[in-house]
Amino acid sequence: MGKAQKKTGKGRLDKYYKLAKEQGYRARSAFKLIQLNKKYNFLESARCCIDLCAAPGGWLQVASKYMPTNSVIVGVDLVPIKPIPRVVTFAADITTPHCRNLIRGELKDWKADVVLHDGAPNVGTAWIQDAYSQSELVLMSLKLAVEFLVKGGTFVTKVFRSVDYNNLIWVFSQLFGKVEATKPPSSRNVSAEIFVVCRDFLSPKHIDPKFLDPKHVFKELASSVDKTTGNDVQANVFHPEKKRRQRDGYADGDYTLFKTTTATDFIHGDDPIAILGSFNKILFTTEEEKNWLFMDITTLDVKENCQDLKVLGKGDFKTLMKWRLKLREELGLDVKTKDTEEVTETVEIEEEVDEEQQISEELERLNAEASARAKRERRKANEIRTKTIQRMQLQMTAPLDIGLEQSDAALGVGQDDVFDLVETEKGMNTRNQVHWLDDEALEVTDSENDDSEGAEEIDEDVLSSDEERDRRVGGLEAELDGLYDAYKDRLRERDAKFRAKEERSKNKEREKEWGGIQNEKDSDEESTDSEGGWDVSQRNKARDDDSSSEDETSDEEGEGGNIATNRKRIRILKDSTLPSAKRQRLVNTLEPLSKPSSAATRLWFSQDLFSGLDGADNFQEDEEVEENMDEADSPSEESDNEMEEVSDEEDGFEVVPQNQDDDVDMWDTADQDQDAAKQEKVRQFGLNTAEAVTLAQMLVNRQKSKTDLINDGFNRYSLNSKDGLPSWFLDDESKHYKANIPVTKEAIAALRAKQRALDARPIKKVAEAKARKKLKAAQRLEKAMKKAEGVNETTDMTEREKAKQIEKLMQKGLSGGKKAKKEVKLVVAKGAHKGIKGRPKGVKGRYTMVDARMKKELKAKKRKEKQQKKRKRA
Ligand SMILES: C[S@@+](CC[C@H](N)C(=O)[O-])C[C@H]1O[C@@H](n2cnc3c(N)ncnc32)[C@H](O)[C@@H]1O
Repeated sequence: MGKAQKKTGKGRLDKYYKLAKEQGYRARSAFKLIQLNKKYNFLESARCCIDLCAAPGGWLQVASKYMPTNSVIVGVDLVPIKPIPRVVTFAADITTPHCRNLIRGELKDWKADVVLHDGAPNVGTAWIQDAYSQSELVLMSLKLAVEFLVKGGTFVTKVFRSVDYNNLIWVFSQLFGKVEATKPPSSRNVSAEIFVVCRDFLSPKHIDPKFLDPKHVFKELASSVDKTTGNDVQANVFHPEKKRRQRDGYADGDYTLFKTTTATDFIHGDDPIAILGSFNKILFTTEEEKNWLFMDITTLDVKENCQDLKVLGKGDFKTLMKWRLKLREELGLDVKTKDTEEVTETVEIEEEVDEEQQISEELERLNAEASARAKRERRKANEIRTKTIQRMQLQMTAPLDIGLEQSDAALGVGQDDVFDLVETEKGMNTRNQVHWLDDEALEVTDSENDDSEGAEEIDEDVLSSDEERDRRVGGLEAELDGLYDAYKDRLRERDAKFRAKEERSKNKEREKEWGGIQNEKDSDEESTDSEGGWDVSQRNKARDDDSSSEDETSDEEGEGGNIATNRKRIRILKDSTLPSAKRQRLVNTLEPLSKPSSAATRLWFSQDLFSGLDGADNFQEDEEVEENMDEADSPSEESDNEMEEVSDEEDGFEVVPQNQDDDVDMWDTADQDQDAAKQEKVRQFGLNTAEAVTLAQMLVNRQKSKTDLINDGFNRYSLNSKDGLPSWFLDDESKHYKANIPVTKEAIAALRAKQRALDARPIKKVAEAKARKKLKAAQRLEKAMKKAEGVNETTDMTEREKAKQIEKLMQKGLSGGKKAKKEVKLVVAKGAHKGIKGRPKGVKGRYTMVDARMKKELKAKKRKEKQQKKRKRA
């Protein structure tokens, strides 16, 4: 129990150490007895107590505190104990008859109610008495206990979990009615000590001397422990599954859980694996070991691994073993691995290497197998998913079927034929019944239909590799789109912000889309095209009615509902009886109509109310066509020719060359509406982006002109075609693919100032409450003034009385009848104030005693209440 060790040891100055110091106990171990007594209550009723191995006297202090006054307390230890009131102490070895005689002399014919023993052999110091091990010391203390204990008395002893533990417990249970082992909270977890409380001493007339003879008590187990084999298995870190629980307890004299070893032992030792398994840390203490730390082979990993062996995995142990091997080679302890075959002396090392190699080879093999299996499964799953999606596109599978194993035994027969994509595509194409979801795939089919050569080509059994690739790419894109939609659905479910954002963008779309009934007719048509099911059947019905246009319409349908929108416009023009030259000029004017309509718009125009408006629509369309024709008459001959050129080639309509003069046509009324709405917003809330403020400031300071702004509007981001691009791509682009407008410091400062002003404004509720308070105060004041006037007018009061009365009334009116709160002084219950009863010194007036704990608890309570409220609100 060296003093230096106690103060410098890691973690020794814990809360019990501090508490012991604070409460005046000589040792932190005092709390162990306090906690044991709290559990078993043996001190309060005891009149006589013997404490064996009592220095420095912590337990004696506790005994003196908890035992009744006038009780006898005797303490013995090898070292003298400083005097403690009401306690008699001796310096003696408890294993000697001298000690026994001293106690006998002190107690006379009294018997002890409690015998305590907290002894531990003074390991590591130069005590002659080290000969006895802990277990033997316990047995010696038991010997004294049985001699001095009264019947029914209590014996409390410290024991260490060791091979002798069970034997000791057995002996205790022979002599006591109740034997319980417990570890009080103040006993450190890293310590293997445990306390055994033996109650209800049986006080047998004759005690077999063998019970108290170490040779007999500890005899049996000594031979039964085969330490080498047991440790080998336990410590083999490379076969952790073979680990056994260590039921034999701790080795004698080794009562700590945290064990360290030196790097030299690890490098030079014969059994490095056992070292890795049984120690916590490898230390580099000597000069030589420190030099190893600077070697190249001692990587950061190796150093880290040496710090805590208990947290390492197989790989880390392997790293350490490899490092050991290399270091041994460097030190000349081993011959390089390649030479091992020739050197007979290094058989042992060779085996080690073999074992490591085997482990690494095995690991590699397993890894390779696992990754190959995972790859196979991934590929298989991808194929199945692609197939299913394609089947869905062919309307052969319901969405619910996705994920169902198509190689189901029940479907096995003939399944390949039924779901053969190539065959199906061929068949479908010839019948013009395919409703592709994918635009690209559609174009492939289109060209095949239009081209007679293509028709011959598809008679071939196998599609060419290009087509196959296209089809695959199409399938994958559809799959990607599907996954993206699913991801958006999930996001929608989870994230309220996302829903709000989406709703906003939908509203914007609706605003944009709304371009009058004529537009809607087109979009209506478009939606019909893009949908199957009910919409298609409705169209078919309409088609049946109008037999004259049947062929043309079916042609259109055959070419797919999802054909690019501008191409549909062309078809609409084709249907009309306009001369081709003039027809082409409509392309510009019809451009805005290519916007897809929203589900809400479609739903609105699917109402019965609009069902009879076909004619009106046509009429309106015709009217617009005529208007456009008139407009189109005016442009120059050159542009006419250009248009004609374009009209010859259907696909050419996708890109419409535009003259600068055409800019006027680009203005859309919907855009104008939007601009007006934006301007209204700006008027209401001001500019709220740094870019907008920067531009505004530049315009005001004449650093930019209107023309500059217009010119800036034409950039790589402005005129982008979005046709045929998947929605996930467009969504992503809308976030990042935009012009980077510079912002100035001034603009940001202005916005911040605006935000600060907004923040400084009280919220509505607070403002209302403040106003209410003000109003009530004014009302009170008015009332008080009226009363004061009344007082002033009374005649049966002197002027002095009146003044006093009025002053009272006015004060009441101002304060609202509330008495001013008296100030309460808070006195912290610590230091001199701790445990004080009555008024603390130097405190006048009202006061409250508070202690840091109460403050903490109150704070915690408030915090909890707040959290609960929040949760409820959520
Ligand atoms: C952990 S300390 C006891 C602390 C004590 N319970 C307290 O609260 O202050 C263990 C003590 O056992 C004592 N000891 C060890 N072997 C002894 C022996 N053979 N006879 C008497 N005391 C012994 C040591 O001198 C040491 O002071």
